[in-house]
Order: sequence, then C-alpha cells, then structure tokens
Amino acid sequence: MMAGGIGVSMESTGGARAPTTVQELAGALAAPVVPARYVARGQHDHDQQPATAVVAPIPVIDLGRLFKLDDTTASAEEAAKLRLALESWGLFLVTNHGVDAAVMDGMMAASREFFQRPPEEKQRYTNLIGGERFQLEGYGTDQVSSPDQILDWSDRLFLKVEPEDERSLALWPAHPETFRDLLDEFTNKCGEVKDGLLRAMSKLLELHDDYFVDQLGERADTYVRFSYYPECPRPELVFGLKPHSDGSVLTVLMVDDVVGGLQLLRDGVWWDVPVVPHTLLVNVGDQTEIISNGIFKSPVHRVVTNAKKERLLVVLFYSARSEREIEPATQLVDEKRPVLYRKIEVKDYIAGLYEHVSQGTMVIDTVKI
Ligand SMILES: O=C(O)CCC(=O)C(=O)O
Ligand SMILES: [Fe+2]
Repeated sequence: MMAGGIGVSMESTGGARAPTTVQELAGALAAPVVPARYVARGQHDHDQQPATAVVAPIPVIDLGRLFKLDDTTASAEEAAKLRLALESWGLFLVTNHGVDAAVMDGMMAASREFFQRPPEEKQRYTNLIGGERFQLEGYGTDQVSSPDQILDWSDRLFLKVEPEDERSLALWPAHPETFRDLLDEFTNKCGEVKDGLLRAMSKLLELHDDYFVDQLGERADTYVRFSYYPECPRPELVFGLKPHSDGSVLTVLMVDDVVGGLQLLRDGVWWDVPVVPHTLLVNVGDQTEIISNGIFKSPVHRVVTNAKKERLLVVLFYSARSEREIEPATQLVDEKRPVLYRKIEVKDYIAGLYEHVSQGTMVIDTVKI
C-alpha cells in the first residue's frame, strides 16, 4: 500500500513474519517503498538545512609528522592543522596512523562476512534478552522505546572491548574465525592512535600532556560498533543514522572504502565526508567539548543511505568510565571564557543521549549553562 505515492508503505513490514533487522527488511521489499516507521527526513530542524554536493575540505593529519619529535617544524605544522580541525570541523582524517592496511582490510572483510551469515546465526548474538528486553551489547537494530519512534536504516553489532576483563565474549562472533583476533588487534592499534591524539590535544590546550588520558580514567570504556547500512530504495526518505553528536571523548572510524554516506553539519550546511581508503576518521565527542569548555567542537553528523549499495562501518567510541564525572578543565575557565557546561556523570549523559537522538534533539544542549 502506498501513501500518496511517496514511496511509503503503510504496513509496518509488509510480510507475514516481521523482519527483525533492516537487512531482512531490505531483502524482502517487493517494491521501492519503505515502511512508515523509517521515514525520518524532513521531521526536524536539522533536516531543514540544505546539503552541499561538495565534499568537506576537512583537515588530513599525518600522525607520523605530528609525533616526530626530532622535527619540530613538521610536528608544529601538523599540530596547527589538528587545532584547526578540533576547533572547527570537529572531525579529521588521519594518515600514517600505524594501523596496518592488512588489519584494516581484514577487519572490514570479517565484518562483511558476519553480516552475510544467515539470520539465525547472527541472532545468536542478539541484543534482545528473551527476545524483547534491549541490552546495549549484541547484534540487532535500534533500541525501540516508543511505538512512534522513527527507526534508522541500519543494523549493528555493538560490543564493549575495554576494559578487557569486561568483554562479553559470548557476543563476539565466532565466524569468521579470525574475527576475534582481528578485533583485538584493531582495537589495540587504534588505542595507540587515540592516546597519541589525546596527548596532542592536551598540549594544544596547554594542559599537562596526560590531561585527557587521565580524564578517561584507569578503566575507561571502549565500545566498538559494526554498522551495516543495507541499500535503500528510497534514500531521500530515511537516515542510516539520525543526526547526532557522539557522547564519547573521541570516536575513531573506519568507514567503508567505497560507499560514502557520512555527512557533517557545519555553518548550517550538510557536508559529505570524504572516503579515503586506509585512512581513519576521528571525531571529537561531547565529553571533549565539555572538558575543553567548548574550545573543541563535537560535530553534529548523520548517515544517508545509498539506493544501490550497502555500506559498512567499524567505529570505536572512547569514553570515560561510566561512573566518572566530567566537567570543563578549570584552567580553561576565566573571565573571558566563563564555564559553559555543568558537571555531568558520564552514565547519565550516555543514557540521555539515546533518548535525545531518537527524539531528534541534542543532549549536549541540556548541560549548557
Ligand atoms: O556510518 C558512519 O559513517 C558514522 C556512524 C556514526 O556516526 C556513529 O556510529 O556514531
Ligand atoms: Fe556518530
């Protein structure tokens, strides 16, 4: 059934058994229509902004040069680019990052293989306890908290990777067999990138070098998300992921090296984020915006889907441990720059984030003074 010929099916799924994932739904669509629950576009202020057809000229940071202690000119040049990235786009590409191309390709291929496994196999890792109660970790779709919530056109596998002794290995795919080792290796390598960047960020703010590392705390939380965005016959109606900013300190992304889709809001315009194979993307999260008292920007971003092609993403979220409280660094508060955010407990903040994203509002606005 079509609603006004706009490509929206009024039936919730169109099938006898409700598909439990977007992948199954996309595979079962008999016509280029999407169920009404996925129609997200045009609902919120952020979507009133035009999209540029232009790829964002976001800075590219060469980590080899940034950390080159014996060449202060090179490292100062990269640090200046990093400052610009952190203060404006809130997102940048990193090259020369030390994560082997083979590890990146292997992780991406393992992720693709996982999503290609039969539904019954993937359901062994479900994020629904007893088929209904949502838990953060595992495989599935959005947390659905209300019947009128607009859903994202994506499935995901979400896992805690650090602290290591808190891994729920039963939810780590057993196939392909390389999955667990690759994830371990990928996480360790990306962790080095994150630590190096956190030190560079502390320096830029003239804080002591370990300021951000210390804010994360001893047993900081690292989560990985493997996202699968199936092709969508009506990309203009849905979001792969609704507009949001990340609740992390930093987010490190390995995006699909062929299919784009990530867009960033800046100066009232949505920009396409470039796809550059074997680079990593890094974005500032809300915790860093708060700690830096607004000097570093946590960008609003979203994912659009593709009519012809699926898209994959592997992303690591680095967060202070959930019991910690964070607040603007006192060194960054003075008469000229009054405190802009109130102290928050990370746990409460992250809980608020999920609610706000599903409502199309921004949780960071609730902690602004
Ligand atoms: O798919 C992407 O490129 C970005 C995903 C994202 O923003 C997120 O997972 O928080
Ligand atoms: Fe994000």
